[in-house]
Amino acid sequence: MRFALAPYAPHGFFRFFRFLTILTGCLILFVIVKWRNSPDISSVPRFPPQRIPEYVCPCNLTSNRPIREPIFLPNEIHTESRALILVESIYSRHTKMIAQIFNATKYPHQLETFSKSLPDLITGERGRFSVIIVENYYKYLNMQSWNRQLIDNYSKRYNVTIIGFMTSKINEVYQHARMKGSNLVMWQNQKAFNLSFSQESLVPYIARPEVSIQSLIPDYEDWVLFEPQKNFETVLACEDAKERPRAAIIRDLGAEDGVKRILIGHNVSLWIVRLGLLDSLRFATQGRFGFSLDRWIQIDIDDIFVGARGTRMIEADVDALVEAQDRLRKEISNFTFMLGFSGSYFRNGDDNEDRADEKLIEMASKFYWFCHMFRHNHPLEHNFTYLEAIMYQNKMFAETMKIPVPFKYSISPQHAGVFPVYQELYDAWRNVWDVKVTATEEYPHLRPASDRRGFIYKGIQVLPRQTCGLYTHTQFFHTYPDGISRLLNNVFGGDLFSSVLLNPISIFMTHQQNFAHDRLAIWVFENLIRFLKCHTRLELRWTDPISSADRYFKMFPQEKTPIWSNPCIDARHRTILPPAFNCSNFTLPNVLIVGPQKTGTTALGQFLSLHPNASTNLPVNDSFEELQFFGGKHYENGLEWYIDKFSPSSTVFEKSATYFDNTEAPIQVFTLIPNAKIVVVLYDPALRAYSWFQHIKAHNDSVALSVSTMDEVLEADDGPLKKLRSRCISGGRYVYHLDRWLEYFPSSQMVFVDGEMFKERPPIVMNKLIADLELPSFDYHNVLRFSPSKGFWCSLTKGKMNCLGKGKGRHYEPMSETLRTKLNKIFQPDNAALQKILQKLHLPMPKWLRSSLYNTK
Ligand SMILES: Nc1ncnc2c1ncn2[C@@H]1O[C@H](COP(=O)(O)OS(=O)(=O)O)[C@@H](OP(=O)(O)O)[C@H]1O
Repeated sequence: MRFALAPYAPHGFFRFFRFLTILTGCLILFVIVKWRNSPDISSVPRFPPQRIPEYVCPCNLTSNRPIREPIFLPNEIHTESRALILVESIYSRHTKMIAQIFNATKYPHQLETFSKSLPDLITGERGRFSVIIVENYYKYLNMQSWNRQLIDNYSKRYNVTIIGFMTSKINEVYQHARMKGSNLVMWQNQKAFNLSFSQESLVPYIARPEVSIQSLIPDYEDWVLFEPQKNFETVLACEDAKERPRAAIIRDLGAEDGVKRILIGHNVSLWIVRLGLLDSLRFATQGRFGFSLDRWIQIDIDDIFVGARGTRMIEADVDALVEAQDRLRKEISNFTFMLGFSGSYFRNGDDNEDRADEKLIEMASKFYWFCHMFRHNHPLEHNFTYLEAIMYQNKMFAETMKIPVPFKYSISPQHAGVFPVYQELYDAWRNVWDVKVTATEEYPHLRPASDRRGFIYKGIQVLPRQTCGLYTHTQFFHTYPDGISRLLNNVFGGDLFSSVLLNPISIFMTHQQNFAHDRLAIWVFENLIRFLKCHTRLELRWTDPISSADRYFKMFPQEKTPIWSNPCIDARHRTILPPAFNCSNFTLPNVLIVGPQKTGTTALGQFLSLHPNASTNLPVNDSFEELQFFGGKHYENGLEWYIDKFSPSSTVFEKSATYFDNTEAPIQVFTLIPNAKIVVVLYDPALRAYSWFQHIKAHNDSVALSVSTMDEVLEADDGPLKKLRSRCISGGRYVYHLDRWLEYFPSSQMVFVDGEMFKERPPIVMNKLIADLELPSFDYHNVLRFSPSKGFWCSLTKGKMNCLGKGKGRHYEPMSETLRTKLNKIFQPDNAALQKILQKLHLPMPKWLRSSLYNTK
């Protein structure tokens, strides 16, 4: 009776034949072909699954005491949400580990090496950093006194906590010492026993205070331990080898010198330190760095029918899978495995394995299923029509087998076509399954895993996938690649533990082989959860991928737009490139004239293209002849749209004056062309604002036309005029925008052009520019001439003057003295900051900058 209800008959040709009569014509053919082709093989012998011990929490967790919550007062925050990370070297292992934590959590940060000059800590009245991390606290203790004072005063004024790491120095002769300028006593090269987060401390949030860990594995003698003190709060308590009470993480309440600190006596290689750091960051930033305790976990079994005979699940494995799901539901609310299927491989194993496939179909409604291609095809090998056909084939399989596919979610075999994007895959997904969500490990790159991000392309939300340490062919504990201890480390505090800790949403990929033989996946996830539940207060949850994607992009809206990189420089991406993309024949610019607008960029671009070794893009009809790719509407057209516009030359440049003040442009440019030279024209911002005002008037902007002078715009304090005021001014706040470019590009790649000098004597400026761009010399005196009728310099080709159109070099009333004074005043702070930057970079100061600063004083 049981089988009478099933959509197939598992044994016996008669039953099978009876069942076939109710299948669609297409499926009849498919099943018959399959049945006839499968050789009459007996089953591959199996051994019972090998077991390894489960994790036992060293504490009974039934108490679940409520935690002491600090009260955060958001109105007391006068700093930006950004961490300053001061490191000894950007290349050190410890720096990389800290950076990985910040990258994975996406907490905004700025990494700086200890040097004579600190980065600016303040803009205007606002602090630029909400927490300061000192990677090597000894460096802070011994830093030059004026820098130390700068940091300490900043910390006191803005209530910013310093989090410092102290590690043991191997060759140090002393074992214990009093900390410089404090009563705190620290002990080096210690072993830490009976570690537990303090119940009294306000810092632990994710960390579960009632658990005491006898000793950590590996148990090195490299802790710095602190003697508990008055005015200091123990965050992570422990004992030393002589059973004396010590603190491994301690909070300095600031009673000694007014500076609040959290000192950590080990580097972040230990999971307990990572846990302590996360909670310290949350505490120090008044909750701004930190997610809730919720962690959403999705486990996909990517290819439920795909696998060679002998490696696949048998019936007992299917039972074990269902039982594991029931157990996991007790720990992860609503948990359900997600099964990805390619119908073509159904019943493709030995007899036992075929029965397991049948059982999975019988139990189909216990799981959620998601679609692949019918034959696990790599999308890049097929065009849209074929992709559509094989997706339909799989859809028919699902319908016939009554497989529940409730969510508009799909995964591409080997992630091919998801990133780098293959548009035909996205189109076929939408047409056949109306797919709304997928996931990949490849964006922006497979490694480091901590940098994985999501994006939205053609309306499909792509979530990052996390690594769980199981490979497609991992079936046995004893053959785990590089040994079982690697797997144990991964689960008990290693990468897998960190993935859940650092990512609010984790989507893990497994394969059916991981649930066969030793059923490693079941052990891995159950023990991960035991460990997480033991040491953290995280609430584990499951939700469907559509809700996860909505949640993800609400949390990280900045990731919605994909950031294109050059796929040809990533070895993995090269192997999964859309067929039209030819790595041996494409051109990207190596120079970008980024603006600002109305500073002479069009003339600069035109003059640069006179150089025989320089070429620029093909013209585009819209967007004022500029490509306006980065940060603009064309960006979503993808990389192919952009590279199509260039042809090879030793210097290929593009000029779009909209890039300079666009918030997205710097990271997008850097990701695609990190070695490009960035040309910025520095023109008097007062004149620039005036020119821009004339420009939009000439384009019949109704708000600009509603006033008789620009002075009225500057006086506006609400409504559309106020908006216009800020549009006039914002482009001229050079340092504000430059800061973003300098975050990505070293100053050696930035080329500054004096806009005033360019307007007056372009041949001299051009000769210098081509030298800066390392182009062969080319005397611009021979190709540029001043046109008295135009009132500007023009190019001279074959004896013919070629001036820019009437939109560049307009004729309008010169700026009044009162307007000039007002604008100078507005730009004074920005101009002063620009002067500082130019001095710091040892660059000459433009005449206009000197006089604007002088006149306003
Ligand atoms: N040789 C030459 N020919 C024409 N115009 C010149 C030249 N050199 C500098 N300028 C100044 O360039 C101003 C226009 O700047 P942009 O080209 O950057 O404008 S845009 O942002 O691309 O629209 C333009 O601004 P307006 O004078 O307000 O029209 C000019 O002052």
